[in-house]
Amino acid sequence: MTAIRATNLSKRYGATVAVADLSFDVEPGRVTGFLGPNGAGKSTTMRMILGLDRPSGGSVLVDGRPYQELRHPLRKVGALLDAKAVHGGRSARDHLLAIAQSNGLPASRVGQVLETVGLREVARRRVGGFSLGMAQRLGIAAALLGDPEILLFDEPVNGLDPDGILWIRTLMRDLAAEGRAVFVSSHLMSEMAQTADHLVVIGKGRLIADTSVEEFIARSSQGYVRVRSPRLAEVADLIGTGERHPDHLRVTTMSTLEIGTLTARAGIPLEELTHVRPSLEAAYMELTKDSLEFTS
Ligand SMILES: Nc1ncnc2c1ncn2[C@@H]1O[C@H](COP(=O)(O)OP(=O)(O)OP(=O)(O)O)[C@@H](O)[C@H]1O
Repeated sequence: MTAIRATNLSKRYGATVAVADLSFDVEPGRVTGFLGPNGAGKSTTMRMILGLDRPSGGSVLVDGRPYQELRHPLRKVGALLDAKAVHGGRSARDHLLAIAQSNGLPASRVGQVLETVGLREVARRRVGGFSLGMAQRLGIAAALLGDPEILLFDEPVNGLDPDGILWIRTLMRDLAAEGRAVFVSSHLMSEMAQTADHLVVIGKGRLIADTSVEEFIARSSQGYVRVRSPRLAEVADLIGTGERHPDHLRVTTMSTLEIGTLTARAGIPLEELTHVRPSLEAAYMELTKDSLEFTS
Protein backbone atom coordinates (compact mmCIF):
# COMPACT_ATOMS: atom_id res chain seq x y z
CA MET A 1 0.00 0.00 0.00
CA THR A 2 1.06 3.57 -0.66
CA ALA A 3 2.76 4.79 2.51
CA ILE A 4 1.85 8.47 2.22
CA ARG A 5 -0.69 9.96 -0.14
CA ALA A 6 -1.18 13.72 -0.42
CA THR A 7 -4.18 14.80 -2.44
CA ASN A 8 -4.65 18.46 -3.35
CA LEU A 9 -3.00 19.34 -0.07
CA SER A 10 -3.01 23.07 0.74
CA LYS A 11 -1.97 25.24 3.66
CA ARG A 12 -2.39 28.97 4.11
CA TYR A 13 -1.08 31.08 6.97
CA GLY A 14 -3.07 34.29 6.65
CA ALA A 15 -2.07 35.71 3.29
CA THR A 16 0.88 33.31 2.88
CA VAL A 17 0.25 30.23 0.78
CA ALA A 18 2.74 27.70 2.16
CA VAL A 19 1.43 24.64 0.27
CA ALA A 20 -0.85 24.76 -2.78
CA ASP A 21 -2.84 21.91 -4.27
CA LEU A 22 -0.04 19.41 -3.75
CA SER A 23 -0.57 15.76 -4.75
CA PHE A 24 2.05 13.01 -4.56
CA ASP A 25 2.62 9.48 -3.27
CA VAL A 26 5.43 8.07 -1.17
CA GLU A 27 5.96 4.36 -1.79
CA PRO A 28 7.54 1.70 0.42
CA GLY A 29 10.94 0.21 -0.37
CA ARG A 30 12.51 3.38 -1.64
CA VAL A 31 13.93 6.71 -0.57
CA THR A 32 11.78 9.57 -1.82
CA GLY A 33 13.58 12.91 -1.82
CA PHE A 34 11.42 15.93 -1.08
CA LEU A 35 13.24 18.74 -2.75
CA GLY A 36 12.66 22.46 -2.93
CA PRO A 37 14.30 25.82 -2.22
CA ASN A 38 14.04 27.43 1.21
CA GLY A 39 10.45 28.33 2.03
CA ALA A 40 9.03 25.97 -0.61
CA GLY A 41 6.71 24.35 1.94
CA LYS A 42 8.59 21.14 2.77
CA SER A 43 8.42 21.45 6.56
CA THR A 44 4.78 22.53 6.42
CA THR A 45 3.95 19.46 4.34
CA MET A 46 5.79 17.20 6.77
CA ARG A 47 3.97 18.72 9.72
CA MET A 48 0.64 18.10 8.00
CA ILE A 49 1.60 14.46 7.32
CA LEU A 50 2.23 14.10 11.06
CA GLY A 51 -0.99 15.82 12.08
CA LEU A 52 0.92 18.74 13.66
CA ASP A 53 -0.68 21.23 11.32
CA ARG A 54 -4.16 21.11 9.87
CA PRO A 55 -4.50 21.41 6.06
CA SER A 56 -6.49 24.38 4.74
CA GLY A 57 -7.60 22.09 1.92
CA GLY A 58 -7.09 18.60 0.54
CA SER A 59 -5.84 15.69 2.60
CA VAL A 60 -2.85 13.59 3.44
CA LEU A 61 -3.11 9.94 4.46
CA VAL A 62 -0.56 7.73 6.17
CA ASP A 63 -1.05 4.09 5.27
CA GLY A 64 -4.57 4.98 4.18
CA ARG A 65 -5.62 7.02 7.24
CA PRO A 66 -5.19 10.51 8.61
CA TYR A 67 -2.31 10.47 11.12
CA GLN A 68 -4.67 11.25 14.03
CA GLU A 69 -6.56 8.02 13.34
CA LEU A 70 -3.52 5.74 13.51
CA ARG A 71 -3.85 3.36 16.43
CA HIS A 72 -0.13 3.16 17.18
CA PRO A 73 1.34 6.17 15.39
CA LEU A 74 4.98 5.61 16.42
CA ARG A 75 4.83 2.02 15.19
CA LYS A 76 3.66 3.30 11.83
CA VAL A 77 5.65 6.53 11.31
CA GLY A 78 8.91 7.77 12.76
CA ALA A 79 9.99 11.34 12.18
CA LEU A 80 12.96 13.61 12.67
CA LEU A 81 11.82 17.20 12.35
CA ASP A 82 13.97 19.37 14.58
CA ALA A 83 16.89 17.53 16.16
CA LYS A 84 17.55 20.27 18.71
CA ALA A 85 13.99 20.16 20.10
CA VAL A 86 14.83 17.90 23.05
CA HIS A 87 14.93 18.34 26.81
CA GLY A 88 18.60 19.19 27.42
CA GLY A 89 18.73 18.07 31.05
CA ARG A 90 17.97 14.42 30.37
CA SER A 91 20.34 11.69 29.31
CA ALA A 92 19.92 10.19 25.85
CA ARG A 93 18.68 6.96 27.40
CA ASP A 94 16.10 8.72 29.62
CA HIS A 95 14.90 10.83 26.70
CA LEU A 96 14.23 7.69 24.66
CA LEU A 97 12.77 5.81 27.64
CA ALA A 98 10.25 8.61 28.20
CA ILE A 99 9.14 8.40 24.57
CA ALA A 100 8.93 4.61 24.72
CA GLN A 101 6.88 4.66 27.94
CA SER A 102 4.41 7.28 26.78
CA ASN A 103 3.83 5.37 23.55
CA GLY A 104 3.53 1.85 24.91
CA LEU A 105 6.78 0.70 23.35
CA PRO A 106 9.01 -1.86 25.10
CA ALA A 107 11.97 -0.37 27.03
CA SER A 108 14.20 -2.96 25.32
CA ARG A 109 13.92 -0.95 22.10
CA VAL A 110 15.89 1.89 23.71
CA GLY A 111 19.12 -0.11 23.86
CA GLN A 112 18.57 -1.39 20.34
CA VAL A 113 18.10 2.02 18.74
CA LEU A 114 21.00 3.53 20.72
CA GLU A 115 23.14 0.78 19.23
CA THR A 116 21.79 1.39 15.70
CA VAL A 117 22.64 5.09 15.77
CA GLY A 118 25.99 4.61 17.50
CA LEU A 119 25.16 6.42 20.77
CA ARG A 120 25.51 3.49 23.17
CA GLU A 121 28.72 4.87 24.70
CA VAL A 122 27.16 8.26 25.48
CA ALA A 123 23.70 7.00 26.46
CA ARG A 124 24.04 8.34 30.02
CA ARG A 125 25.32 11.77 29.07
CA ARG A 126 23.11 14.85 29.22
CA VAL A 127 21.56 15.63 25.86
CA GLY A 128 22.21 19.36 26.42
CA GLY A 129 25.92 18.80 25.81
CA PHE A 130 25.43 16.91 22.54
CA SER A 131 26.90 18.19 19.29
CA LEU A 132 24.56 18.73 16.36
CA GLY A 133 25.63 15.40 14.89
CA MET A 134 24.88 13.57 18.15
CA ALA A 135 21.54 15.36 18.52
CA GLN A 136 20.72 14.32 14.97
CA ARG A 137 21.53 10.70 15.79
CA LEU A 138 19.38 10.90 18.92
CA GLY A 139 16.48 12.30 16.89
CA ILE A 140 16.86 9.40 14.47
CA ALA A 141 16.96 6.94 17.37
CA ALA A 142 13.62 8.37 18.55
CA ALA A 143 12.20 8.02 15.03
CA LEU A 144 13.26 4.35 14.93
CA LEU A 145 11.92 3.45 18.41
CA GLY A 146 8.59 2.07 17.18
CA ASP A 147 10.27 0.09 14.35
CA PRO A 148 8.03 2.01 11.91
CA GLU A 149 7.35 1.19 8.25
CA ILE A 150 7.45 4.85 7.32
CA LEU A 151 10.19 7.38 8.11
CA LEU A 152 10.19 11.13 7.67
CA PHE A 153 13.42 13.14 7.89
CA ASP A 154 13.36 16.93 7.54
CA GLU A 155 16.76 18.16 6.28
CA PRO A 156 18.66 15.49 8.26
CA VAL A 157 22.11 16.35 6.91
CA ASN A 158 21.98 20.10 7.63
CA GLY A 159 25.05 21.10 9.56
CA LEU A 160 26.63 17.64 9.65
CA ASP A 161 30.23 16.81 8.85
CA PRO A 162 31.04 14.43 5.95
CA ASP A 163 31.12 11.37 8.28
CA GLY A 164 27.68 12.20 9.64
CA ILE A 165 26.30 12.81 6.15
CA LEU A 166 27.62 9.49 4.89
CA TRP A 167 26.19 7.73 7.93
CA ILE A 168 22.70 9.18 7.44
CA ARG A 169 22.76 8.41 3.72
CA THR A 170 23.69 4.79 4.37
CA LEU A 171 21.06 4.47 7.09
CA MET A 172 18.31 5.80 4.80
CA ARG A 173 19.35 3.42 2.01
CA ASP A 174 19.35 0.51 4.47
CA LEU A 175 15.90 1.42 5.82
CA ALA A 176 14.47 1.53 2.30
CA ALA A 177 16.18 -1.78 1.46
CA GLU A 178 14.30 -3.31 4.40
CA GLY A 179 11.08 -2.34 2.62
CA ARG A 180 10.33 0.85 4.54
CA ALA A 181 9.16 4.10 2.99
CA VAL A 182 11.70 6.85 3.56
CA PHE A 183 10.65 10.44 2.88
CA VAL A 184 13.48 12.93 3.27
CA SER A 185 13.56 16.65 2.58
CA SER A 186 16.49 18.69 1.33
CA HIS A 187 17.19 21.86 -0.58
CA LEU A 188 20.26 20.29 -2.24
CA MET A 189 19.90 18.30 -5.42
CA SER A 190 23.46 16.99 -5.16
CA GLU A 191 22.59 15.44 -1.80
CA MET A 192 19.40 13.81 -3.05
CA ALA A 193 20.98 12.45 -6.23
CA GLN A 194 23.20 10.26 -4.06
CA THR A 195 20.47 9.03 -1.73
CA ALA A 196 17.03 9.06 -3.30
CA ASP A 197 15.36 6.72 -5.78
CA HIS A 198 12.49 9.05 -6.42
CA LEU A 199 12.06 12.83 -6.30
CA VAL A 200 9.13 15.05 -5.42
CA VAL A 201 10.22 18.60 -6.26
CA ILE A 202 8.21 21.60 -5.04
CA GLY A 203 8.54 25.36 -5.35
CA LYS A 204 6.36 27.97 -3.68
CA GLY A 205 4.20 25.18 -2.31
CA ARG A 206 3.44 23.70 -5.72
CA LEU A 207 4.52 20.46 -7.36
CA ILE A 208 7.23 21.04 -9.97
CA ALA A 209 8.30 17.45 -10.66
CA ASP A 210 7.47 13.92 -9.52
CA THR A 211 10.02 11.66 -11.14
CA SER A 212 12.56 8.90 -10.61
CA VAL A 213 16.10 10.13 -10.02
CA GLU A 214 17.20 8.19 -13.11
CA GLU A 215 14.67 10.00 -15.28
CA PHE A 216 15.65 13.34 -13.83
CA ILE A 217 19.32 12.67 -14.53
CA ALA A 218 18.60 11.40 -18.05
CA ARG A 219 16.47 14.43 -18.84
CA SER A 220 18.82 16.99 -17.37
CA SER A 221 22.08 15.47 -18.57
CA GLN A 222 21.17 15.67 -22.24
CA GLY A 223 22.79 19.07 -22.42
CA TYR A 224 23.85 20.54 -25.75
CA VAL A 225 26.73 20.67 -28.23
CA ARG A 226 28.80 23.86 -28.36
CA VAL A 227 30.31 24.60 -31.76
CA ARG A 228 32.86 27.33 -32.42
CA SER A 229 34.34 28.08 -35.81
CA PRO A 230 35.82 31.04 -37.66
CA ARG A 231 33.09 30.30 -40.23
CA LEU A 232 30.21 29.96 -37.80
CA ALA A 233 27.52 31.31 -40.14
CA GLU A 234 28.40 28.61 -42.68
CA VAL A 235 28.21 25.93 -39.99
CA ALA A 236 24.76 27.17 -38.98
CA ASP A 237 23.54 27.09 -42.58
CA LEU A 238 25.07 23.67 -43.17
CA ILE A 239 23.52 21.88 -40.19
CA GLY A 240 20.28 23.88 -40.34
CA THR A 241 19.71 23.90 -36.57
CA GLY A 242 21.07 25.45 -33.39
CA GLU A 243 20.85 28.60 -31.35
CA ARG A 244 23.14 31.44 -32.44
CA HIS A 245 25.36 33.06 -29.80
CA PRO A 246 27.96 35.75 -30.60
CA ASP A 247 30.90 33.34 -30.56
CA HIS A 248 29.31 29.90 -30.70
CA LEU A 249 26.39 27.81 -31.81
CA ARG A 250 24.34 25.75 -29.33
CA VAL A 251 22.88 22.56 -30.79
CA THR A 252 20.51 20.21 -28.97
CA THR A 253 19.28 17.98 -31.80
CA MET A 254 22.54 16.63 -33.25
CA SER A 255 25.50 14.77 -31.80
CA THR A 256 29.13 15.90 -31.95
CA LEU A 257 29.79 13.08 -34.45
CA GLU A 258 26.98 14.19 -36.76
CA ILE A 259 28.08 17.82 -36.68
CA GLY A 260 31.76 16.91 -37.05
CA THR A 261 31.07 14.66 -40.04
CA LEU A 262 29.07 17.33 -41.87
CA THR A 263 31.57 20.12 -41.28
CA ALA A 264 34.52 17.88 -42.21
CA ARG A 265 32.85 16.94 -45.48
CA ALA A 266 32.25 20.61 -46.23
CA GLY A 267 35.85 21.44 -45.30
CA ILE A 268 34.83 23.96 -42.62
CA PRO A 269 37.40 24.22 -39.79
CA LEU A 270 36.15 24.00 -36.20
CA GLU A 271 37.70 25.58 -33.13
CA GLU A 272 35.52 23.67 -30.72
CA LEU A 273 33.00 20.81 -30.73
CA THR A 274 31.97 19.99 -27.17
CA HIS A 275 29.13 18.05 -25.61
CA VAL A 276 28.22 20.21 -22.60
CA ARG A 277 26.38 18.43 -19.81
CA PRO A 278 24.91 20.66 -17.12
CA SER A 279 25.41 19.42 -13.58
CA LEU A 280 22.41 17.99 -11.74
CA GLU A 281 22.53 21.00 -9.46
CA ALA A 282 22.29 23.29 -12.50
CA ALA A 283 19.32 21.34 -13.87
CA TYR A 284 17.57 21.61 -10.52
CA MET A 285 18.29 25.36 -10.29
CA GLU A 286 16.83 25.80 -13.74
CA LEU A 287 13.73 23.85 -12.72
CA THR A 288 13.13 25.86 -9.56
CA LYS A 289 14.38 29.29 -10.64
CA ASP A 290 10.87 30.72 -10.85
CA SER A 291 10.05 29.51 -7.34
CA LEU A 292 12.80 31.17 -5.33
CA GLU A 293 11.58 33.40 -2.52
CA PHE A 294 14.84 35.27 -2.36
CA THR A 295 17.41 35.64 -5.06
CA SER A 296 20.96 36.66 -4.39
N1 LIG B 1 3.57 28.89 11.35
C1 LIG B 1 3.68 29.66 10.28
N2 LIG B 1 3.10 30.89 10.23
C2 LIG B 1 3.21 31.67 9.14
N3 LIG B 1 3.88 31.33 8.03
C3 LIG B 1 4.49 30.13 8.01
C4 LIG B 1 4.42 29.23 9.12
N4 LIG B 1 5.12 28.11 8.80
C5 LIG B 1 5.60 28.31 7.56
N5 LIG B 1 5.22 29.52 7.07
C6 LIG B 1 5.54 30.05 5.72
O1 LIG B 1 5.18 29.07 4.77
C7 LIG B 1 6.14 28.98 3.71
C8 LIG B 1 6.71 27.57 3.65
O2 LIG B 1 7.53 27.32 4.78
P1 LIG B 1 8.21 25.92 5.12
O3 LIG B 1 8.96 26.06 6.38
O4 LIG B 1 7.21 24.84 5.03
O5 LIG B 1 9.22 25.77 3.89
P2 LIG B 1 10.45 24.79 3.72
O6 LIG B 1 10.40 24.32 2.31
O7 LIG B 1 10.48 23.77 4.78
O8 LIG B 1 11.66 25.78 3.85
P3 LIG B 1 13.03 25.67 4.69
O9 LIG B 1 13.92 24.75 3.89
O10 LIG B 1 13.50 27.10 4.67
O11 LIG B 1 12.67 25.17 6.05
C9 LIG B 1 7.18 30.05 4.02
O12 LIG B 1 6.82 31.21 3.28
C10 LIG B 1 7.03 30.27 5.51
O13 LIG B 1 7.40 31.58 5.83
